[in-house]
Amino acid sequence: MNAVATLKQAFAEHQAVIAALEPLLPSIADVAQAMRACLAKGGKILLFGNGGSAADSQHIAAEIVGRYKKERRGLPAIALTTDTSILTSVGNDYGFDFIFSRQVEALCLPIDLVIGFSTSGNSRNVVLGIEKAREIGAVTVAMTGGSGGKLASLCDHVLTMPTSDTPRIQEAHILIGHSLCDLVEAD
Ligand SMILES: O=C(CO)[C@@H](O)[C@H](O)[C@H](O)[C@H](O)COP(=O)(O)O
Ligand SMILES: [Zn+2]
Repeated sequence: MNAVATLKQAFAEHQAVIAALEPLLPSIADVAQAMRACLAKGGKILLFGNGGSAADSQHIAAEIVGRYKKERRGLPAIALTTDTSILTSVGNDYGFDFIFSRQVEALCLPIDLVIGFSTSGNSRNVVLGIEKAREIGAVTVAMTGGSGGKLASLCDHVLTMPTSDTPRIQEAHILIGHSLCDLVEAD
């Protein structure tokens, strides 16, 4: 194994994906505006995904509830990936497919905004969570990659990363997540 060559390739792939995000900037700005509008009318942000995307959901919820860069009041956001009692009871009693949709049913209001992260766009539990949010009438956002999968056909706002490589999609997702936090707390 040539470690430096492997690293060079990953870094080059990352840079190419980030450079190719330029056409998405207006759509990212639209999502930020939708988040600001949701929070301004007393709504909350719900986020979920599997694996690295669960971590992304938690990371962005923490920036919103705590702070990104600026001193301001705490804003409401919940990652639906963290409560092991809910995740294990719903997973055990109803099935893993329902771990997010059940929480959306319990917590989501029509004034809320729901972000589903799935690099494939096809994780069943994420798709069902977004379908439930649509049923309730919340604003829905897909953070996805590749072809966008089923998620892309369901959401009001769709941010599809220009690659099918899962880690590179996740790296682009977190850049966008941070950028959304920046715009959410801007004056
Ligand atoms: O972080 C990674 C891979 O980089 C993994 O944990 C990855 O998130 C998991 O395999 C997920 O289950 C993939 O699901 P999805 O992104 O296709 O919805
Ligand atoms: Zn990962």
